[in-house]
Parts: sequence; structure tokens; C-alpha cells
Amino acid sequence: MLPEVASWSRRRTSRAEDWPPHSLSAAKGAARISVVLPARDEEATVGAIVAAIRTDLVERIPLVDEIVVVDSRSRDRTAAVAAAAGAKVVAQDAVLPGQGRMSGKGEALWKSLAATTGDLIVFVDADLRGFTSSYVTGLLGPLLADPSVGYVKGCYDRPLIDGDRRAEGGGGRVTELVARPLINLHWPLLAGVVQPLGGEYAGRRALLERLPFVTGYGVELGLLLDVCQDSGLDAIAQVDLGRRVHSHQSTEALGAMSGQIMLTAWSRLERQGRMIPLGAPATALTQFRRVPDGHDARTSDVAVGERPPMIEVPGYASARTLSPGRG
Ligand SMILES: O=c1ccn([C@@H]2O[C@H](COP(=O)(O)OP(=O)(O)O)[C@@H](O)[C@H]2O)c(=O)[nH]1
Ligand SMILES: O=C(O)[C@@H](COP(=O)(O)O)O[C@H]1O[C@H](CO)[C@@H](O)[C@H](O)[C@H]1O
Repeated sequence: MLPEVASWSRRRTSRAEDWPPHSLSAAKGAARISVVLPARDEEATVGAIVAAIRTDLVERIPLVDEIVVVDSRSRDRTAAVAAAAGAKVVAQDAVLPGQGRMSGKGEALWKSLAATTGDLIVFVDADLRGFTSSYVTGLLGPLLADPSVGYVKGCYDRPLIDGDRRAEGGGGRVTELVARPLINLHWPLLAGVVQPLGGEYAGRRALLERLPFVTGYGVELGLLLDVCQDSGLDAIAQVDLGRRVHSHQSTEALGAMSGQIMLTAWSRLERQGRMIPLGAPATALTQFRRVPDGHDARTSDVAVGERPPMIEVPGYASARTLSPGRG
């Protein structure tokens, strides 16, 4: 690890318990805080997450101003369960409809900027098990304590728990096999970020709205690289949130996710003028499944789209109630 990365890690890494809720409430001042959950078919888990945030950080301590679930074309009862738990629910395609329909987690997160009013925005996946509101307070701590921090990533132990299959440290497969090697090869300044793809992170709206959002699963890598490019490594902090258990996708699905991560990395290398002219990479990914007489080849398109900085979108300002407060 580069000396400047080791120094950054010492200075910018804390733990959730370093940020007790009552101290944050005092530090909040006039800043508004939104918590956003992107949710596609998460009826089994979204309610408990929303309820924990509402109970601990809205009702017991007035820290969070709104909990917004972005319903990302769910086919189950995600929206109803989230609303019953106390969240404001917005349909991804109903936000800024004039901007057309794109797909993926990044699209849901980009649209959330136009559906929220917070000066600080916390993103939490909706498929977490064993979620505690300390995830939210941990992520808010550095933002409320230090105006020079613009973006905070959560980090945690990531077991692979799938039915009766359990492997401590086995989670974060795309992180360990794709994202971390790519970051160390091409962006070693970010090699100290423990969970670059983690789905729990927070940022200042004033920063997030001036960055593009990759629409698929490249959103976390795209934002991390773009925040560092825009504001420098020292604008990033990370908080140890303990342990994260979530619903796992299949290896095949993570193969497609990996393709999106690689395409996102490629786009940033090209944008940073670091690509020898190779020509645009193909976006068709062929994977194989065993069938009785051999293997069935299945080709999917892992192309990712990209949304422009929300600040450039006509109608953005009117899409949300402008709120007073510091960014
Ligand atoms: O098109 C999508 C894909 C995912 N998600 C949500 O984004 C989070 C992370 O997605 P997922 O669990 O599929 O990724 P993983 O954690 O398995 O990498 C979850 O809350 C999903 O419901 C979403 O809102 N829209
Ligand atoms: O970190 C990872 O390797 C992937 C897959 O995690 P698992 O191997 O299923 O624990 O999960 C993350 O990656 C996605 C792409 O950035 C994020 O959107 C998810 O929130 C995050 O869980």
C-alpha cells in the first residue's frame, strides 16, 4: 500500500461506535438528512430496515428527515411493505419521466437525487439481514463532523450465507475477484478502501449531484473513482460498520455484474486518457449452463449506461423541494 494511502487510512477510518446518535443529532444543525433504499423485489427485508431507521433515528432521536425507498420495478410487495413500515416510496420510472427509462441499481440511485431533499444522503441496500441503525449513524458521523469529508463508505465483515452454505469472509466475491484487483492495478490511491463496492455509503448532495451515475451495478465503482477524481482521496472517509449479511446472487449473475464493473473501469480509464486506443470493448457476455447433451450458451448484454450529473438535468431543482440547510 502506498505510504499516502496508509496515512489516509489511519486518518480517515473510524468505527460506527465512534459516532453515537445523540452527538450526531447535536451536530446536525440545519442540515437535512435523507436515507435512500434502492429496492427491487425486497419485500422480505425492506420493512425491517425501514422500521429500524424510523424507530431509532426519526422517532427516538430526530436525526433522519426522510426515508425514501426507490421501487426499482419490483414484481413483489416491496412498495407496500416499505410504505407500511413508514418509508416514502417512489417508483424509479415515475421520477423525472422526461428523462426516459434506464435500468439498474445506479438508475434507482440517480433518480433518488430528484426524489429527496436531504443535504446529506445515505444509501442502504434493501436486502440486508441483521441491519442496525448504527450503519446510518456510522456513515453520517464523518460528514457531520468534518466539512472536508464529502463521501463515506461503509466497511464490514462479509460472510457468504446462502441457505445452509456459510463461509466467513466468503462474501464480496466481485469485490475480491474483480474490483479490488482493478483498483490496485489502475487506481492504487484507492487501495485502502476496504469495501469499494459496498452498498452502504453516504455523501453530500452538493457533491453527488455534480457527478455522473453509472446505471447498472457499476454505480459504486463509478462514484468512488469519480469522487476521488473530483475531490481527492482526502474527501473520502470509511467507517467500520461491523458485519454485513445480505441476499446473495448466483455466480452467473455476478458474472454479469463483473462485466458491468469492468466496463465501468474501462470507461474511467478512457476518460482519464489512460487507454491505448483499443476500440470500445464488446458488451456481449456469453455464459454456459450444463444441459443433458452438453452446454447451453447464453449471451447477455452487460453494457452499462450513464446518467449525467443531476445538476445538469432540466427540472431537477423543481423535482425536489429545495430545503434550507448546509450541504
Ligand atoms: O435494478 C436494480 C438492481 C438492484 N437494486 C437494489 O440494489 C441493492 C443491491 O442489489 P443486489 O442485492 O442485487 O446486489 P448484490 O448485493 O447482490 O451485489 C438491493 O437493495 C437491490 O434491491 C435495485 O434497486 N435495482
Ligand atoms: O461486493 C460484491 O462483490 C457484490 C456481491 O457480493 P456477494 O459476493 O454476493 O457477497 O456486492 C456488492 O456489489 C454491488 C456492485 O457494486 C453493489 O451494488 C452491492 O450493493 C454490493 O452488495
